[in-house]
Amino acid sequence: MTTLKQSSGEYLIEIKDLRMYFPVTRGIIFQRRVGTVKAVDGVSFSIKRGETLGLVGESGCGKSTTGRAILQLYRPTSGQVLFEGTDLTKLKGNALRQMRRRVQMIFQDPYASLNPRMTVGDIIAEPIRVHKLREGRAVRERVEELLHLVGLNPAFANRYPHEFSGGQRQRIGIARALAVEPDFVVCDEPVSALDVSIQAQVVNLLEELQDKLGLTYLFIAHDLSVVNHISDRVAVMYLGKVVELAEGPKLYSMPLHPYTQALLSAVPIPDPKVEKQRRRIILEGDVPSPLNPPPGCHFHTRCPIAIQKCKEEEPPFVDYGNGHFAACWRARESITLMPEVARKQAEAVAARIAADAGKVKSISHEH
Ligand SMILES: Nc1ncnc2c1ncn2[C@@H]1O[C@H](COP(=O)(O)OP(=O)(O)OP(=O)(O)O)[C@@H](O)[C@H]1O
Repeated sequence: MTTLKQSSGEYLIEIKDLRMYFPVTRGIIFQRRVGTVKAVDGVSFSIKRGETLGLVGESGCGKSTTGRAILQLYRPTSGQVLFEGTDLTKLKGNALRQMRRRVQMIFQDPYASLNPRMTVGDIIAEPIRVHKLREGRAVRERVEELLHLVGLNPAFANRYPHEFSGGQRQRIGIARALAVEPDFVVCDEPVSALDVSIQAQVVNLLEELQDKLGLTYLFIAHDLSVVNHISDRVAVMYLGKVVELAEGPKLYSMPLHPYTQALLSAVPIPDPKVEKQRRRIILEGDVPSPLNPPPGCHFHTRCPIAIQKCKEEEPPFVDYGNGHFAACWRARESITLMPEVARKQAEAVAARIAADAGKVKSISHEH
């Protein structure tokens, strides 16, 4: 295994030029390959131990596929996924199984991911037994401990998933993911399917668990408002590529990529006065198909400030200072070209985040 070690050790996870292509075939008996969906097309980022990286972008831009390819639920087409310096893409058999215990996923739809015919206790106990982490009575004790950890009554172990609310089911999904004592968790839109009133509780729970257990998260969401609480840094994805990455407050106060500016202009502000004045940057057209992405910068077909170069050459992903990366030919002037309404919105969101940062969060239990 030591031969696979290739990292400096500063990061728990390092993703290098990750690509996940899906073949598109036609025909029933003789399947012809008619194209390739480039769901993830050259993504690179690193996550420090104990850090949360938010990953945002519109539906279909490749966020879930990135998460799955990191966990080796999909075997990437190319690129490296270094976990403590070991390239997961090179692991097979028992070595891969052992590594999989340390990297887990929490899914968007907790109901679809919980077996309706198993009791909650058995659902949580299953991975403990599979990985032989406890035996006999100790399994039951561990299940009760996990239920308590996620704010559920341990007596619920004998009930079935349908007997719980959406928020409680997501807590069960979290308990199952944590049952194997992972270091890294991909949270794939964990609150998108929940009522707004419950979303904050689940996000707070994830934050508290991170502090208690020293977890590292990749937190996937489709808008910036969900990730702003939980993320240390945020990566913005568009059509299979990361187009901007920075510390949360920096990304919100000084978005360099016009796509981030547009996403930011859509973040709701819980202040009726500001909200009334809010104007969104409306992006023309839909996200182009990853089957046939535009040449040059993938975003140029919808970009309000695109120039000829953007149509011809792909912009490199460059550090514009202190780890604020962007892939945009006009990144240096984009902030001055940013529409006035979007600038005001960015300022309002940044102020809101600064105010939120001072608040003490508390976990509420759902007994
Ligand atoms: N197994 C697959 N086979 C073929 N294409 C796929 C497969 N999985 C995903 N895709 C395609 O890859 C692209 C990225 O999908 P992905 O689910 O990763 O996006 P996403 O950003 O997570 O979107 P959402 O928020 O809707 O889940 C989409 O065009 C999708 O249709």
